[in-house]
Amino acid sequence: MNSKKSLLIQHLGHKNLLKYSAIGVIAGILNFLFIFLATKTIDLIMSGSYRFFDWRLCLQFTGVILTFIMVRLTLTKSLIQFSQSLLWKLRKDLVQRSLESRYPSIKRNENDIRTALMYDIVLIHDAILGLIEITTASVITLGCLAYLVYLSPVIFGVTAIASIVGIIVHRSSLIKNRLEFNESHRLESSFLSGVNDILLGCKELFMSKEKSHFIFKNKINDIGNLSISTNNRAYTRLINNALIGQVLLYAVISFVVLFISISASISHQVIVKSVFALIYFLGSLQSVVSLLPAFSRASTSVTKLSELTEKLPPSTAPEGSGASLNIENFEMLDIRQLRFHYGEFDSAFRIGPVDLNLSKGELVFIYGGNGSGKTTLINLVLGFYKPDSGSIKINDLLIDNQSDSYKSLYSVVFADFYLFDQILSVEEPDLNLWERYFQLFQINEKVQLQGNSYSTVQLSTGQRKRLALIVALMEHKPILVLDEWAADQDPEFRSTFYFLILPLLKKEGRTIIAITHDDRYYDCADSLYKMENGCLERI
Ligand SMILES: Nc1ncnc2c1ncn2[C@@H]1O[C@H](COP(=O)(O)OP(=O)(O)OP(=O)(O)O)[C@@H](O)[C@H]1O
Repeated sequence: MNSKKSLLIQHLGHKNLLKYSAIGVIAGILNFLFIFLATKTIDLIMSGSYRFFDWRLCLQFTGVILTFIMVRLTLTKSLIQFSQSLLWKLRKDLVQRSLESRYPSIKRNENDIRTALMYDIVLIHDAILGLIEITTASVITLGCLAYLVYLSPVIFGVTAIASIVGIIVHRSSLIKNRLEFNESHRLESSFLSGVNDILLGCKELFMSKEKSHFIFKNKINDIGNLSISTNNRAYTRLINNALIGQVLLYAVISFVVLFISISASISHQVIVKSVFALIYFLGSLQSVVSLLPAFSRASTSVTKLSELTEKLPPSTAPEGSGASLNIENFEMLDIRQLRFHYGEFDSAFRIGPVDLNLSKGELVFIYGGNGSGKTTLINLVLGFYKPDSGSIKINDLLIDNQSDSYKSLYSVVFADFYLFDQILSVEEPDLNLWERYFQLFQINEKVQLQGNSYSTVQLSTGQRKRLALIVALMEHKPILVLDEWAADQDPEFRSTFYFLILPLLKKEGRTIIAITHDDRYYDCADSLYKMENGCLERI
């Protein structure tokens, strides 16, 4: 409940929350004033006092209706604006939070982030729109109850007892409902994960009807069936509660007209006005009840969203010594006794202790068998993971590998790189240099720059990797890291890369760490390291 309140207050602000609540209350009061006017007129009709058209009453009706329209329009407009900005604020905040969070947290919560962006935040938005109805209906409900106290304490008493029974019934199923909506949320998340698998693996699935049937059955169909039955249970419970509420009020109305009207000393006018107020009460209660499913689901989503936000802590790397790091003056990277292990288990893969020394302009090759830990080491050096122990120094300055200034030393082409369709790091590209690199990497006839975007990224795997390396080079960072970059290049270009391009980059003063299996070209390196079982050995 607190998280829901704070979510509203945090995004709406106390002032706006007060303003919207006040408008909602005014809309409810106006609604209630209308009931009051209508019952007053019925009273006049029944007592025989209303025989001629009454201008004063007509003006009162018109005034209430027009003011209600104005207030309601203001409230609707404000809430639509608020829900829209909330939708986008929540989305932007979550994306921003993910961008600022540490890599392992993002990877661990990848699917939850997707679910929150595409499902939870939309549910919260939809529920906020229902606030208009809920606020207005709640005020009418309270107004009707107050009116009943004024009309007849006996009828109010009977209504209050029925309302308390209704509330108890509703609350008793609240926990079950919460569990069901939690399960429904989990299923929705699995569904989105399945869809993601299908879209990413669409080539493999396109080739095999069996695989595609299997994944459809397990990740879509079965989850869909489970979701249907869970939601059926949850909604039926809510609707049944609503039905019990309705039936209780019907019982109250029947009791009032059949028993109270004859047994207690209450006038017929009061009975008619009370029934009128009860019917209105029933109507507003129905509005509240019809919105309850949306609120229950949004409530689960708010909880999930705050849990997710806690699982994405901002990477709080103390800049400390990193703050005084001038990447232009990079001279040396000195890694000593670096250790790291994945996860909690003893069997988890371990790195280290690793020593690695790299001077400006040096070309280092690292090789080793599959699973020996090359990529893990590189990711550790790049700051994806925090080391368990050991030190990293830049120019004799002890550095935290999580700090932004340290990370800005590197340009990387990962083995599983992602090629964006535009330059992200430079606003005004140096066109001559881009052209030079396009020619050097022999893709000048395939790609050109159009403003800040590439004319195409629909290239072969090898060509995409060439473009990715050009992008990395254009960042002009002191250290270039390549993870099996040449693996996808044809033999001719591979030779060009090792014998022409790498020496040229060295001449430009680039410092390079390259993971490679190309043993024919190991001689090109200034230093050669072998990775085995998580340990690095200089050859
Ligand atoms: N995120 C992870 N969580 C737990 N273990 C991991 C994770 N990533 C990799 N590993 C484990 O770490 C070990 C080393 O993997 P790594 O990718 O570093 O090897 P590699 O030398 O780069 O292999 P390859 O040449 O096949 O790319 C593997 O046994 C793998 O199971």
